[in-house]
Amino acid sequence: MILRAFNLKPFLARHGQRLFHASPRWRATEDYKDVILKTPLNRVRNIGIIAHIDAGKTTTTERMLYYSGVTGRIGNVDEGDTVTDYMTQEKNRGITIQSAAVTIPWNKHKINLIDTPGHADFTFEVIRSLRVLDGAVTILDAVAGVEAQTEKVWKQAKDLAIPVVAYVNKMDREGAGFGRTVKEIVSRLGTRVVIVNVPYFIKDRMTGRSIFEGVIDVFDKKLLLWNSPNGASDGSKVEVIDIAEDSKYPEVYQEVLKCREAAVEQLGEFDEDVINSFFETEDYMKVPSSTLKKALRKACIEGYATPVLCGASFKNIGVQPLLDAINDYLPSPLEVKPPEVTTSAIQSARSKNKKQTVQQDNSLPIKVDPRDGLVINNNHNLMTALAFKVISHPVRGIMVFVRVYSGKLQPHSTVLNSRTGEKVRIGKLLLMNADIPQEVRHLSSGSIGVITGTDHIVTGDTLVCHSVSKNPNQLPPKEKSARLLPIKVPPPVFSVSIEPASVSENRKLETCLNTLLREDPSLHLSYDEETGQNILSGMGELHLEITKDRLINDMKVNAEVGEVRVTYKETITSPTGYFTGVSPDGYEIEISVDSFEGPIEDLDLPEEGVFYLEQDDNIVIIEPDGIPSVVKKALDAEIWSLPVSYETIINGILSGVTGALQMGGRHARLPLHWMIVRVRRWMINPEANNVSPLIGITRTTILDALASLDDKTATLLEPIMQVFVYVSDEDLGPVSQDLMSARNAKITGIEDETSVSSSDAIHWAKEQAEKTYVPHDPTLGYMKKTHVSANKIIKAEAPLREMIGYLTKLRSLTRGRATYDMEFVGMQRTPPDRLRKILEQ
Ligand SMILES: Nc1nc2c(ncn2[C@@H]2O[C@H](COP(=O)(O)OP(=O)(O)OP(=O)(O)O)[C@@H](O)[C@H]2O)c(=O)[nH]1
Repeated sequence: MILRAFNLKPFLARHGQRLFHASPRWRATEDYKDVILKTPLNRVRNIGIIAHIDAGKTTTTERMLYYSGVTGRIGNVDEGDTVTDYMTQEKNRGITIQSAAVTIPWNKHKINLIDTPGHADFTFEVIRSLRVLDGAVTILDAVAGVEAQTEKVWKQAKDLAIPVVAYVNKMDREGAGFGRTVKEIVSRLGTRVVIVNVPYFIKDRMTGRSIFEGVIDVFDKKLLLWNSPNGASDGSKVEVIDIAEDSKYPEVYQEVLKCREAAVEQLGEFDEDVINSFFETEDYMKVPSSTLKKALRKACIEGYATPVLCGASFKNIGVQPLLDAINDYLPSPLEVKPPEVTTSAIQSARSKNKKQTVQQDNSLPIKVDPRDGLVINNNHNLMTALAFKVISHPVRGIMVFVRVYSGKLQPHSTVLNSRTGEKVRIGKLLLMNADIPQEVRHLSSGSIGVITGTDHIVTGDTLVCHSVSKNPNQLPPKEKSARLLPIKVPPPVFSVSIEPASVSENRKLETCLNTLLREDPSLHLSYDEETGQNILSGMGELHLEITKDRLINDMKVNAEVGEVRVTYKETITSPTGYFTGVSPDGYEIEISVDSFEGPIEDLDLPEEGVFYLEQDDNIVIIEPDGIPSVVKKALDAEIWSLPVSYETIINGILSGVTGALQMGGRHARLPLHWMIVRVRRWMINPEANNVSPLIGITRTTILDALASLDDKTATLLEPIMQVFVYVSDEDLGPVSQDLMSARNAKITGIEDETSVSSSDAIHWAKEQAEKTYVPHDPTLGYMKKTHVSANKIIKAEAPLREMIGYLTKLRSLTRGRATYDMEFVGMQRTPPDRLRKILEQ
């Protein structure tokens, strides 16, 4: 039966022992440690909570920690004392900025849960968390329904084939609509749904309003009440009432019947057992709960349908069934697809179209078994772990968060960083509960933990080792180069200048900036030669504001930070001819430079020798015919005979290209973007043991080629945003007018909010939403008549620069009634008249 948590209280009484000291309300014991370490992999859930800002992620996580017995008191976001929002900036602002991991024991399962930020500026935090998770809970605000960021994180989860459970929160709020939100989940997120529980309201005798009191469990046919006279205000006690036809809740019985009918119909199309079971009695109420749960688990994991639950976490209602649903419907690490591991020899410059490297045969993906790390079709035991986050802790030093995908990671062992080829000595291994560490004897496959004691790992690195001998040297070359899919960093769109207040402060500023950059790969640092300033770029105004806050208030750096500005890039509009660079010590290179526009996937690129430089979206083509014969011979031979490796040579050329393109374009010395550098021919000194001269001539030859171009062939690229403005009918005219005239926006559509409004909405979703059964929403009836709802969505594309300060303008145009969201869609070449305007300013 549901709601039987792994109860820590008896253990606490027995041991009275505290494992953790950092949080006064932390109450886990040695038995908790047992749950953490000994739970078998099939009962582990690696889960993220993803949602639009303020949907209630942190509030829900707090209740999960409390009901599972991990904490002794419920923290409150609005009072800044939650477990997961432990950074000063999070406490002060009441928002989540960085993802925090907590481990929750529930019903003999171990839930590793990551609370992610909702604000669009911290999307990278969500992306990197999703990469290491096996499932997710999407929280929705029952009043707001599906919001822009919900669609975004949903898409991110689906792109990674992560199964999702939906939780409609804030059912206690005026205007909450469970049925309406479920319809939106179907129509806007494009998924089938199966309702696991529905809200239960009682009528307030005085006001006649419906008060949210509990949920009706559709599969187990129970009514769960939290605020009943027998209940406790902290929500830890739940009154469970059986629902039968003759019980005193006939309306609840009818609701269960309708929802079960819908569930049997939906799941019956997916799983024969459900249909067979139904035909045995032809009674929807008699299909066993276990049959429905089993089918829904499979349907959820395979992405066929989304289980939907509801609650009001702040009122302590509905959280325990959500924990049950995580165990019941989301996969263990054993049930997800084995991680795909590429083994291309040259990984630092990945090609987007996967045709890439010169060593074609070596770039085939391999698959590892998550149980023992056995490389499928090859008898090697491979430990693979992905570093997805790096932080600098004032006491513990550098902490690298990893997810182990196969084999076992041991403390104080040596592993190989397959990006650099370097051996890395590992210190201690920790499991983290928000900011509270716990040292462990190993991290096994499926675990998420922390490595200490090394600064040779960055976000996205793969660590490999022989899982049995624990010696990376025992791995064959292919496994040594194994890399899990790296984490793509979105491009920064805003920047600020940073200068030390005095020369003596320079060093400290540099060290602290390096720390921040290491922690957050979505921050970029460049140097403006003309002004002599450091330029820090990030994902948004809030992102940079928080970084500044950390630098100045936490790290106590005395620095001057400029105004937030939009980040531009430069590019060229016509190609150069071929240029040759020669060095006196036997190196040579022949290069031309061109640019491209549009998705890389659409380009007609050669089959081999294509490298993608991710940071600025540039491409390098090293023509295979241009490989010098001495290198060709070495490549063909069984044993490599040159003093430097092939990877080092290629990486040398690539770093020369990167250096030149980073030095910037004509107009503002900004990094060059969307460039194609073709290397027709090159030569190395076969006896030399370094490639510095090759890097040097590559850089200078590209600069010579660029210098040969006319000023008119250089232009700026500016960030373009997809904008969604939510307005009422009466504000539609002035808002559209302002977008087009004052903001240079291109309106791409105006839609009814009630219709299928997502850009990728499909006919199927519309039809599916129409036929999906949802319960009646009693709370919508008494919505204030004066409330002007935003019933239209204006979709537009606008330059980011014109959207700065838009909220104030929008509010004044609509008397505060409209809202908007925007997300980065890409960079765009600026037309000549706009280029002039931007340069002048
Ligand atoms: N009425 C009501 N308010 C809620 C409920 N859950 C959360 N809230 C409130 O909603 C606000 C946002 O809650 P959070 O838990 O911080 O939301 P979040 O999704 O973690 O927010 P970010 O991490 O900043 O994106 C807070 O003021 C909560 O008290 C609920 O069930 N009912």
